[in-house]
Amino acid sequence: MSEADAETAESTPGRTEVWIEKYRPETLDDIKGHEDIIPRLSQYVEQDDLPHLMLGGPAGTGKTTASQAVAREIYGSDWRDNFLELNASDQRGIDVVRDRIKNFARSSFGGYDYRIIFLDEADALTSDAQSALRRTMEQFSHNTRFILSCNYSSQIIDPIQSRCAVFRFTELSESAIEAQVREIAENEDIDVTDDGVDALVYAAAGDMRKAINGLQAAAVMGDTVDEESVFAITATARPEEVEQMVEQAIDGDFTAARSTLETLLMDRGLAGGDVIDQLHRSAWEFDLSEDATVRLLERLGEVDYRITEGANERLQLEAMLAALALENEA
Ligand SMILES: Nc1ncnc2c1ncn2[C@@H]1O[C@H](COP(=O)(O)OP(=O)(O)OP(=O)(O)O)[C@@H](O)[C@H]1O
Repeated sequence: MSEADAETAESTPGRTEVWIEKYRPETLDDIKGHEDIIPRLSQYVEQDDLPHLMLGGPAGTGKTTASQAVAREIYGSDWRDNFLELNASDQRGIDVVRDRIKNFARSSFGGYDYRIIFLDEADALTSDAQSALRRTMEQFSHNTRFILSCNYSSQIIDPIQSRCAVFRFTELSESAIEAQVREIAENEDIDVTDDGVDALVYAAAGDMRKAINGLQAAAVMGDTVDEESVFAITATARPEEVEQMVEQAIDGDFTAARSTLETLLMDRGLAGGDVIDQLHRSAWEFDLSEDATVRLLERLGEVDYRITEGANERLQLEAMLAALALENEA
């Protein structure tokens, strides 16, 4: 369980079970979305011919889930004995990871030709550590299959990539997230309004873990999950509020835009990076001329870069709004 998942478990009084675990699909067929990937994974299982895999893509899209489902389908109820889950960024270092891989690959096999090692966050390894991992993969490839999971596949060295079948998980579609949210709500007997579902899908931005955690957290707040409770719990602003802030700036009313920004940061609890993300996602949906949208995106790019480099978030966002307001006067 990740830290974020554990947090949700703790902050969910009376409901000890974490829904992302309770509703983690057990079979490949139950995984939502990824229609281009799932049949190919199923084929490996059917043909009993699993190569090393590299699963790249954003958080909460099903990389771990798909890997566990492959193991369940290959080993049935023995899957836990034949599937080792490790985190590559284990703070104790790559040597500990390698020792665990070696012990697992050397211990006795319950009648299977190979076991699976799932290595999460493989992109957190330095290239030297990846070279060491590559040698370990070669050493045990006769009886071990590796599944490497990473957010950025470009961070994985070529000699590892070339030994793996590479799959790129994308952000999940709105319909995939909606389907899972509705399924869980029905199972848990939770009343979710249509605008509540839309808000969960919006706040999740393609991340199923976020959607499910949002649903569980909002469900604790009351009998009905609606737009209001979702936006309150997920530190997400309503798209209209973000749009309003940009429009106020573009209309030259810097004071109003600044005050809307203040509301987003203080009342809604958004971080500067969240505001940038939301602006970026919605930029083309605002009622702005193409020229104004292009200028907004240009400024967003700059601010995003500066914030990533450690600049003061609020100052950068205010400067962006000021620049948009000044353009109106020019
Ligand atoms: N495609 C999906 N269909 C149904 N549920 C999903 C899907 N993807 C994720 N989930 C849900 O979200 C939870 C987290 O997903 P998972 O651990 O597979 O993400 P991940 O891609 O491995 O993320 P990370 O990169 O953070 O490790 C799962 O327990 C499951 O409940």
